[in-house]
Amino acid sequence: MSFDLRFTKGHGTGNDFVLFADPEGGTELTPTQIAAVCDRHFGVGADGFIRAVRSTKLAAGASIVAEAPDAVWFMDYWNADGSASEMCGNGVRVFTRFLLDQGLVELAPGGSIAIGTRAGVRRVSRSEHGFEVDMGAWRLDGAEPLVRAKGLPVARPGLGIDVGNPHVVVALADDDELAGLDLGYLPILDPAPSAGANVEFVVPAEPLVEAGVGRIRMRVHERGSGETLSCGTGAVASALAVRHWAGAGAPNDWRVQVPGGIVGVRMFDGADGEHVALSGPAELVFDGVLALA
Ligand SMILES: N[C@@H](CCC[C@H](N)C(=O)O)C(=O)O
Repeated sequence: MSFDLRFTKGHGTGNDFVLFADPEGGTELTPTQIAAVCDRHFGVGADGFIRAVRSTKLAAGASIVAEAPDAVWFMDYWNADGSASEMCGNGVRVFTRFLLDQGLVELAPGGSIAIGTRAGVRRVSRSEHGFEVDMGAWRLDGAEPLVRAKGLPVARPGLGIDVGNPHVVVALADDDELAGLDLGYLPILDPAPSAGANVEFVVPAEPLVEAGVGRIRMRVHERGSGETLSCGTGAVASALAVRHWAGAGAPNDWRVQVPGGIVGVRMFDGADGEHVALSGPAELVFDGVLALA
């Protein structure tokens, strides 16, 4: 059956998405259709695909509504290759901008809205240059795989971090090493995590900490999407990893420079342990209609 997909294109620091509203949940695209929409040559082109659906209309939304009855909208997130992911940090900001633009939610000054995701409820508020998302609790997942990447002469140790979705963070020596990576090729992890991982490569700025704020540069190879200009959950995982390596006295405020811009990461005490928040811009670029077969 063919149909017209009314979509909006948006991005957060160059991490781009096709978004569409399916309030009643009647229009679930197949992974093949999602990959076709995200194709940069034959489709709209995007790193990810996001469907806005009422939480009550999805099986995955039942636990969301039980946890937060105000989480009316669910971010149904898919990677460019048509695989589903639990969470997208840049995506959830752009999703919030999209819901506001569509008149589906209101966000009062100083208030927040709750969004359902496969990783649980995320609260989004306005920040100085866009939105801030409470990404919830995080954990070292215990993995320390060796990472091989094209452009790196030898394998490097990675640190596994779960921020709702899986990440492996690798420290590099300097900007030359970071620039020399060819992330068009999939980094090889040994041992390989069963569900795959997003892989971030990080370099400390000089000095690492300025005016109490930690500063790092990052590039990423995203699971299911390849190299992207930014990854919000990846920036969060990278700041957490560098703070972990830096040890006692390292700051809880970080700026992460990615190829598409800068995002902020802030660690703070939550009711259920330490939380981490991500802030950054969220832009909507154009609307369109795509005939889907
Ligand atoms: N770009 C996103 C992460 C998207 C999902 C990721 N590729 C995965 O498979 O977990 C972000 O901004 O966090």
